[in-house]
Amino acid sequence: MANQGHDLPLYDKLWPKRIFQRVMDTFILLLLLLLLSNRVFSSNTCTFPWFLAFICESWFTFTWIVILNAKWSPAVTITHPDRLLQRVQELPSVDLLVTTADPVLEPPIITVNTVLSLLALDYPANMLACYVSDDGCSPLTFYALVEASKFAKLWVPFCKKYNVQMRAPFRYFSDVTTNKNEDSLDFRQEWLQMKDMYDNLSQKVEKVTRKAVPFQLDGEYAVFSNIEPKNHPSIVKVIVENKQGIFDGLPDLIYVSREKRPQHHHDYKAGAMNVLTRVSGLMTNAPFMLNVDCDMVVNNPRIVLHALCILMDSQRGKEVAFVQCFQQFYDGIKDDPFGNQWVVAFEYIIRGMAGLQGPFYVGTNTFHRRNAIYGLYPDEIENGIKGKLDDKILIQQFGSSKEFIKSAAQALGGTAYSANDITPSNFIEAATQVANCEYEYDTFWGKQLGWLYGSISEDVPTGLNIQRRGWRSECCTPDLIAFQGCTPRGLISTMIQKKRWASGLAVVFFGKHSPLMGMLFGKIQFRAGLSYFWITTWGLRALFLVCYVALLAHCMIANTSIFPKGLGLWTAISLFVIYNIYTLLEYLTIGLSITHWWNNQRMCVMRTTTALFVGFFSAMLQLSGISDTVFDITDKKQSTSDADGNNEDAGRFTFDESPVFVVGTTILLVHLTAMLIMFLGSQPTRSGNGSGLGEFISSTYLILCYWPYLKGLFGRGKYGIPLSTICKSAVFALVFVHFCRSNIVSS
Ligand SMILES: O=c1ccn([C@@H]2O[C@H](COP(=O)(O)OP(=O)(O)O[C@H]3O[C@H](CO)[C@@H](O)[C@H](O)[C@H]3O)[C@@H](O)[C@H]2O)c(=O)[nH]1
Ligand SMILES: [Mn+2]
Repeated sequence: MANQGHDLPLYDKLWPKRIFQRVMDTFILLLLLLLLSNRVFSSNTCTFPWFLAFICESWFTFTWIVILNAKWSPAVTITHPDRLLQRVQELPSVDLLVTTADPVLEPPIITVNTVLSLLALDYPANMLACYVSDDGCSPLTFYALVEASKFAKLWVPFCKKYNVQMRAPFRYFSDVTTNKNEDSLDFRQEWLQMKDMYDNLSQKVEKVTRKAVPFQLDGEYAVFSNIEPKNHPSIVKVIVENKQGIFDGLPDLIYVSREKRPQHHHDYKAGAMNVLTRVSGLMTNAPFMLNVDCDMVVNNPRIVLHALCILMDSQRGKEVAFVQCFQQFYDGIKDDPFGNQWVVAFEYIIRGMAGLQGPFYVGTNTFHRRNAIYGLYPDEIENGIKGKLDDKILIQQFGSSKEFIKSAAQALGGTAYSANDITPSNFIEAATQVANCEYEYDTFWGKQLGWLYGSISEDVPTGLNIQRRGWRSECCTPDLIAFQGCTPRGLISTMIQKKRWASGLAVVFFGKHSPLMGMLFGKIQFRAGLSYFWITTWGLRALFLVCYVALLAHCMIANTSIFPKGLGLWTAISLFVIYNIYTLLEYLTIGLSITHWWNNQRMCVMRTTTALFVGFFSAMLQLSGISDTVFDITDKKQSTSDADGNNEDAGRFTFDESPVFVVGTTILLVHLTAMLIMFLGSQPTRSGNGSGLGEFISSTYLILCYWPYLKGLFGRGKYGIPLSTICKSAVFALVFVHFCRSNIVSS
């Protein structure tokens, strides 16, 4: 059903490319090593700047080794859903888990579309159940889902009848070409009717969203009255129930808002996922769970079948804990100005990891094996779970709900395959209990089981924790893109997101769920563990790059050099040129443009030296117990009124007063000053090792990368860097310049 390998015909054709890749990767590595050895054997080794440069460059070399290790054994898994359908008499049930958290940043209509696309999947409806976790505890979201379920009764049959590909209505109806080729009168009529109904639905949802008190909170909605989003009891509501188990009816739809109390840490998305896991375990207990964020609509209606080809493959399926689909986006801005589309990362790094122990878990678009989430080891599927099903042990690990323990035992024992006889509404009381704050006290949830707590990038440690037990994971990339979601559309939201990732990942890197620990004490294989460094060092990387950038400016201001003369300098320059040409080729070979490449290059520099740097520091504060980090939710609004990145200025850079921009502006001002000092010739005179071509090229490159900031210095309104930010940065820059110069005088 699924073949994976490096020996597939598709990949065979690519061998010239792969040889070229290896030669270039190695060549760049050799240049890096040459540069380092040049440092070691140079006469200047004793100075502090040289030493610092040596440390930073050693780090860059290490990062390069990590990247090349991750890229070198790519694998593609090809899936054949038709073979699955032939072989498997009864398909397993699949629980669909969706998280949403904020009705303002994540408008309910977006969640509604994701849910509709899930309800309309090409899969027996009685084998699916969709659970929506609402951390905003918003009656709007609930209302929107109730209305959507009414619309779904016609929408789902319509999609299946005409084999519609895009089953999220807002995407379907925004594509004007859809109804042109199809001339059947029936279709046209139904199409118009559907469009009317959808417009009606979205207007209704829009209308209540705009009102302060949207509607009378009585009847079904009474539970939402007099509550605060962060202080309320658990709410579990079954919106749709496919009681008769009708094959082509609607899947079950369940709304869950877990209990929140101000004194109780709710662990953000990880907490929400654990509640969804338990509630779904009670109600339908499907052996597989699909997890998507509220904006990730299904683009390939057969995706469940594709993923099951891998998970149920008779040869290797039993080793696979989760199947990761790529994260792709709709309405992505042309040429990816903010570096948010990750095409290259998925194509080279994640596909590369697929040939090792498997891709890391990216948090969404993932099919999980329920029992792997429950802490099972892969060999226990074959050999059974000795003694683990004892009630006492289960209660200790999974909490005290008797019903849940029963369902967990079934899931762990592999007997949860048929969900035909299950009625979700019989379990509302039990579900409410397992969604309570106290339920997890003194259990293994979030520590060893389920989604792990402690980092605001919960996905990576959760995946590592699974692979640590010896599981593999695989990518599922059918020709038709699996899911599509939204990615930040402006600089401000981009920086907020990247800051969160960097701080979450730094916490993982230094914590007990780091890849290194997984390699030493778990079953993470060496190369797989090394490739995990690519993602987990995101925060740390900033520290080295900022050091290096500061060092370069220092050299120009103080008229000293970190680049060796002669051969050493040329090594550095060739490294710079070859690296850039090579990465450009990587972009071109997968069909991306030169502008896309350049946008990503400069964004990488800007993001690493600013958002990741700030993220790294907030992680350090968290680790030292000084302050906690917060999960800032990404803005998913697509309208023209949002804070940044609205349609008419898609791709333009906007700024605000965030510390991220203070760091960026400081770096720019320091380098501009350094250039000025160099040009004016007001550097202190030095015999011998003064700053030169190396520093000049690097600084010019940096200023080019920072060009949007330079424009921001003179921009107006939201396109300009706020005056207060400029002032703060100017002070920091002056202090730095003064420090560099006074250092000279005293030395
Ligand atoms: O308290 C919270 C906070 C967030 N979420 C949900 O978590 C998801 C991801 O949040 P988003 O703001 O979209 O973050 P992104 O940075 O876009 O998400 C990426 O990074 C996250 C880790 O930082 C992963 O959890 C996501 O799956 C991954 O897509 C969304 O569905 C949210 O509704 C909650 O349910 N509860
Ligand atoms: Mn997101």
